[in-house]
Amino acid sequence: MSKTLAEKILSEKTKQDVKPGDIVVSPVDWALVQDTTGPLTVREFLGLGLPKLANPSHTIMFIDHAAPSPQKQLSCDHTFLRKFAKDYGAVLSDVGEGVCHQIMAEKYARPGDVIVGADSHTVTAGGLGAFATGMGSSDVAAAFGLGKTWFRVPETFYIRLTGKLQKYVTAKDVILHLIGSIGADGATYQALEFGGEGLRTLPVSDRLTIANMAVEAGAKVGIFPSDDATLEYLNQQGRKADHRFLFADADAAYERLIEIDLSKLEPTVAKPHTVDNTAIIDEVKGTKVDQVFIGTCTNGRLEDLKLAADILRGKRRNPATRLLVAPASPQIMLAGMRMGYIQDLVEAGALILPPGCAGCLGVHQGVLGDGETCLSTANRNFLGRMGNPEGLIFLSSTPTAAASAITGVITDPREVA
Ligand SMILES: CC(C)[C@H](C(=O)O)[C@@H](O)C(=O)O
Ligand code: SF4
Repeated sequence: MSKTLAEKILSEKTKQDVKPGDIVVSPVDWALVQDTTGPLTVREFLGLGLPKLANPSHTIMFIDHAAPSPQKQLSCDHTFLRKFAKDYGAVLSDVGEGVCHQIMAEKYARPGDVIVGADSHTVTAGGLGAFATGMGSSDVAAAFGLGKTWFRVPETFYIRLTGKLQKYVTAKDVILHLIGSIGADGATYQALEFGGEGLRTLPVSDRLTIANMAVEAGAKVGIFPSDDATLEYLNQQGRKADHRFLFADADAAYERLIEIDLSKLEPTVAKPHTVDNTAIIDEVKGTKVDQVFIGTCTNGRLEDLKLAADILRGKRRNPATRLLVAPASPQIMLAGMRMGYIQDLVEAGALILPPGCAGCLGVHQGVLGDGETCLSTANRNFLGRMGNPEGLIFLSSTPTAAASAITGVITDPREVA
């Protein structure tokens, strides 16, 4: 039977001819936790009474959400995770070593892998052609011990991409446009699969951004084919041997299909307090911004540092607007330094934060004051997301964020660049 990418991966892993709706048990190639969900996962695993991890070298503990720790309880959570990793031989990615989903892309995820993580944005690895999904701590604990988990095979919602993005319109605008079109529940439990001739214009960094936010439309996974762009990325990461080409069958059956002409998209923004509350830039430009935050597993990559540096080079941020920049990994930070992007940003008045989640989920490093507005390149803007329910969060692309840091109001990047 012709298969979509999700069906192809699960059929291969389970050695069955799966179809949507089937309940299958699949081996897990990678299982990960981060520091806010890891302690519960570890306690659940220990409660299973299993003597060891099923696959220690493929079990990864990330300390990235509160990194470095801002307070005692979180520090004790970190010591608890470090001890478990040491005792059970799991891989530890510690403070300053980067955001979990970025490190999964740089070091571990391969096309065709099945990846589960106690973090909803585990879906990001779908940008490399993996079936990657977030799960609760208990399910991940079971995967820790058994090396497998169950899935209901999802129906596939196919997004055919055509055309080419205009300058300063980015992958973030694509996914915000899609979520705004179908709603935060528009792809609930489905596999969002991306294809079409427009795919050729999207490097892996763009695909990671789009896959990262598939969960913001309720999707179980967000999957891209594995093609020459994937090979190029894995080659850059020194992982050419991890590559394999992976495409859906041409006549695969989809539950739903929509087409997006990339050339027609405008810079898009999500307004408070939901990700699907989107608007094109003309509807919100001029909104005062107290803080701009560039970073996260959504838009904290080298391409983001370049986009921001190209717009801010030789300019200064508005004195009334704080500019926070958090590279998503040390590799990105070092490359940004070598390319001069970090210097450009610091000279423009940016505060560079350590590789990690930074202020994304309101634990530290940029909590908003009452009545303040933040323009963020992250993936969520829920009420209180950045630590203060009296703060407002708009989501945008990196070019929109960088342009807005200069003017102090939400700004169309095409007007300042
Ligand atoms: C804290 C964690 C449970 C959460 C997630 O799973 O997505 C966080 O990473 C987020 O981005 O909201
Ligand atoms: S950067 Fe933000 S969205 Fe990504 S894993 Fe960290 S908290 Fe979650």
